[in-house]
Amino acid sequence: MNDDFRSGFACFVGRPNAGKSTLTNALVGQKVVITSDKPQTTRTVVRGIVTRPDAQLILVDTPGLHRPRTLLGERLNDLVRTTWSEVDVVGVCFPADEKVGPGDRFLVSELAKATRSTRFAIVTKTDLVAPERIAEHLLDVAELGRQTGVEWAEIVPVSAVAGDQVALLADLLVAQLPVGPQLYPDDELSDEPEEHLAAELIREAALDGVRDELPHSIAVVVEEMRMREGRPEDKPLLDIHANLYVERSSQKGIVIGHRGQRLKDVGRRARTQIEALLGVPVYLDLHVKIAKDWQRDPRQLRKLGF
Ligand SMILES: Nc1nc2c(ncn2[C@@H]2O[C@H](COP(=O)(O)OP(=O)(O)OP(=O)(O)O)[C@@H](O)[C@H]2O)c(=O)[nH]1
Repeated sequence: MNDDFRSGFACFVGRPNAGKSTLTNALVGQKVVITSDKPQTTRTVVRGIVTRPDAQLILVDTPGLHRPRTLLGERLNDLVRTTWSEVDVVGVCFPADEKVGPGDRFLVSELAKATRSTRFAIVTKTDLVAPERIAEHLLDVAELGRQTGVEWAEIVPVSAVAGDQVALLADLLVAQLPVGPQLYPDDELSDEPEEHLAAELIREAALDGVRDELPHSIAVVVEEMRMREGRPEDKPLLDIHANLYVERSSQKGIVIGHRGQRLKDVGRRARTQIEALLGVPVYLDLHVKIAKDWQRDPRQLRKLGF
């Protein structure tokens, strides 16, 4: 055992669509967190784990902090604050292709109040803008730190998609971790139960191409997941039974689509992703159910895992 080995936790925060999930995946080197071009799709705290010869960095991905309108919104904000106080580094993501705005200011002011951990400013998506714009953005971010009283330990521009500076960011994050033992086995990429990962991949597939309020109304619960019995050893099959919840019957129709075609597509895409992640052929049994106004109902929220 190496005496200088470091281990600890970091989490990325930032406005919806800031690129937090994509960055987590780039650091881990494999897709463990769902990404989507719809805001606020990351609900559960999913960890990615980076294991290197000198360190283990555990990445916690939180939902975005926003002004709560529903019970779900309040719970999510509590979750974010708790996470901030437990990690070694909080990385605030500022997408380079959008100006620093009121949403960022709200978040950084909350961060100034809430935490004693080290803060990084991460300027994401640098591949989308010219170098001059990146430079301006870095200055704006530094200024926001001064105004809110948050001292940035590092300000790092990265592109998760182009792979620029991702390795540097990993080094800087690792440098902030305390000396400590490896917390997870080498081959573990995430400690999220496989049921949750599968549910997230199904939700991601279901979100693709839907609009307006529907993305927030979809929740997925994997009811059962187990290897099918009596299969030959070289032909395993994993059975997954999942329910996709929506809030109203009109939404059910949209999700299922004409003659069930849309749901079929969603199932096929989700199955392919789950097979890639778990490395085993999957039979996915997917049903759509209505949980009326689940976002406002404490009992339903608990049942759906919030
Ligand atoms: N060009 C480019 N696009 C990126 C980069 N990082 C993320 N994106 C895109 O930006 C969108 C949002 O990325 P996510 O990683 O889902 O953002 P997020 O902050 O996790 O979003 P929420 O879960 O909604 O909070 C996706 O369409 C990504 O493909 C990047 O480095 N370059």
